[in-house]
Amino acid sequence: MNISIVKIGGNVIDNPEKLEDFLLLFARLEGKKILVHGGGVMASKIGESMGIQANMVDGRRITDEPTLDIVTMVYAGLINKKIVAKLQRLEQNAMGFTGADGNLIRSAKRPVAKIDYGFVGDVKEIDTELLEGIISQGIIPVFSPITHDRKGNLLNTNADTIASELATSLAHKHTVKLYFCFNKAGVLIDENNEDSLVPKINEDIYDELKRDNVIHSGMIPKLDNAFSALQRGVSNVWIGKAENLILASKGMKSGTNIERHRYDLY
Ligand SMILES: Nc1ncnc2c1ncn2[C@@H]1O[C@H](COP(=O)(O)OP(=O)(O)O)[C@@H](O)[C@H]1O
Ligand SMILES: CC(=O)N[C@@H](CCC(=O)OP(=O)(O)O)C(=O)O
Repeated sequence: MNISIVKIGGNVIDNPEKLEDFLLLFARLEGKKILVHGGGVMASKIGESMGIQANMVDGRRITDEPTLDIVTMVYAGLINKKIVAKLQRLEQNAMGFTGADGNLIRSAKRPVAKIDYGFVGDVKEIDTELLEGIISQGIIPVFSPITHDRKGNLLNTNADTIASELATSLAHKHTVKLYFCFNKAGVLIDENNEDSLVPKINEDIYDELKRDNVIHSGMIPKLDNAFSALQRGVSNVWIGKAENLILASKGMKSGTNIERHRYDLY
């Protein structure tokens, strides 16, 4: 099968009009597809309204127990079900999942090294067969960034990581393309200037831009996951503006394309 995995970020989800526009494009995407959504902006806002401050380190949320409850409610409940309902209206037979549903994504609590992230999960195992079965039936899985450890605990897992891990697990048998959609044109040299797009990036350029702090916060897990997916068999990885999803799927120029080899750009 040819499978597209599309990740949509929290800034788009937080804007009702942009979300509607994006879902229209996602509905137009041909072939088998999976949607993975974030929602970090909304979780931070709702948390703050309840007196719980967000605490992010390198684009990942430190998740204590009250924060885990909030992100579960916001990601697996509110956002996931709203997206599924909107896709159903577009005649897309979507079905919402956390990693606990059908034991689709098992994770393990991230070990404490320099930082204790709390209830944050690193993906350990994906039930690829079940996922293939769901997709083969014409259903569009919609994943929220909540996984479980099979010991009864839910864990918060970065949505970019979920997209990359799902893509990698399916890439053993299928041709998989991975699209990270967010609210900017792609990787930028100046994040406030949409004209400063980096059209192609390899790991050498990434290391350099990260060292110079041109790439920081949420762009770090996005790129780490992008390179990891390419190295593990995913055929194409793209980072760009949600509204350019169809252009990107047709191979037309837009956004940032991730290059497999360090020497690809030389
Ligand atoms: N070089 C860069 N180019 C574009 N965005 C960057 C860059 N470095 C850091 N960022 C930040 O990364 C953010 C994207 O990460 P994140 O907030 O996790 O995205 P998402 O919308 O997918 O959740 C951007 O909104 C921007 O603030
Ligand atoms: C562990 C961790 O960081 N989880 C993320 C999951 C949501 C997410 O990834 O949302 P965006 O795609 O909108 O950033 C978080 O709680 O922010």
